[in-house]
Amino acid sequence: MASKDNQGSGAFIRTESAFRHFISPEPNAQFPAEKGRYALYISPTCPWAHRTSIVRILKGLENIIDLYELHPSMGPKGWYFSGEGSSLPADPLYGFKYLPDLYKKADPSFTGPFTVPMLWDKRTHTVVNNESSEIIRMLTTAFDHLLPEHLREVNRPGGGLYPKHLQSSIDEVNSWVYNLINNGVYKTGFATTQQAYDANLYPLFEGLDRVEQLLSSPAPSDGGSPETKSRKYLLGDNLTETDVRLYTTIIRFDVAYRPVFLCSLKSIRHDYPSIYSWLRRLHWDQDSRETNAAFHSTSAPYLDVYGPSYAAARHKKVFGGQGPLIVPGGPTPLIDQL
Ligand SMILES: N[C@@H](CCC(=O)N[C@@H](CS)C(=O)NCC(=O)O)C(=O)O
Repeated sequence: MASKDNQGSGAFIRTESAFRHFISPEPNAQFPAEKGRYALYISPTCPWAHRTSIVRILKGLENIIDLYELHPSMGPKGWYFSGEGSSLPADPLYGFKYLPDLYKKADPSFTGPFTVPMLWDKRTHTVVNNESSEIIRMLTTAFDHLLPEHLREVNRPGGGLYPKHLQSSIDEVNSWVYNLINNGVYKTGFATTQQAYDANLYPLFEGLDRVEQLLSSPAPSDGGSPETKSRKYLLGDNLTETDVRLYTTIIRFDVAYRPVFLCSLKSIRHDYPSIYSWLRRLHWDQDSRETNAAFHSTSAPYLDVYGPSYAAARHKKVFGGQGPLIVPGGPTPLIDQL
């Protein structure tokens, strides 16, 4: 996973993403939104990549942006195409076997980290962007003029995934959810000293407590009505990008972060009833027009792969690949029905 040298403290420090261009709806932009021009490279186990594959489906962009899936675990040379399961046998554009080859094609001087998700421009043969939080914003708004009316942001329930009236609340919640939870599980699981582990484990669960409290409070639109027990989504009655960004961490929690990354104080299923019901509603929703099965179709096939792939990642990162690799079993079931 993308990280810097921890300067001896045992702390995991995430590296800033390197490619930060934006796709724009303007036809004369450097990267204009066009059908068939861009490709998303992902691994289905990566939570940052998972954000982008969810939003691609939520927005109905399957015929506009290609999706190229790599093997669920990294190999010695990084992410690669294996032809196993849903991984493509090789890069469909240039026949490469390894993701780093694409980065090198875009910029021969780039030395990594070679991360997923990565958004590629087929026209100019370069990386547009490799920062998931920015990729999902582009997918949310830049292609709307190519989409049917009901999929455009202005016509979605509540004004879309990042509506103007909620932007400051979304940014505020995203910020602490990222620090304490999305990145918190990595800071806990990749700590190489007891001190660094302790310093991140407790804040992670304070973050989860805060989400539990948020989800069990009435939606702002209820005006605090005592009859309403909880809100449907993190920001109220409608799905926003904050739900997407939290979902990809929570769906991995009991099956991977808790057993493999030692995020062991509590589990989602036994200790966080509001988070677990929010998670199951999103995960099992296969028919609503609001989600278009985006959550289920991008996680159900991989639930049993998260544990082994995170076990391999931690084994490599924390133990340098030395010693036996043990993959914990369970939990059973991997997720409960609604
Ligand atoms: N900030 C990036 C982080 C992406 C990231 O760390 N991806 C990991 C996989 S979960 C990766 O590709 N790591 C490759 C490496 O470290 O070599 C984002 O949100 O897009």
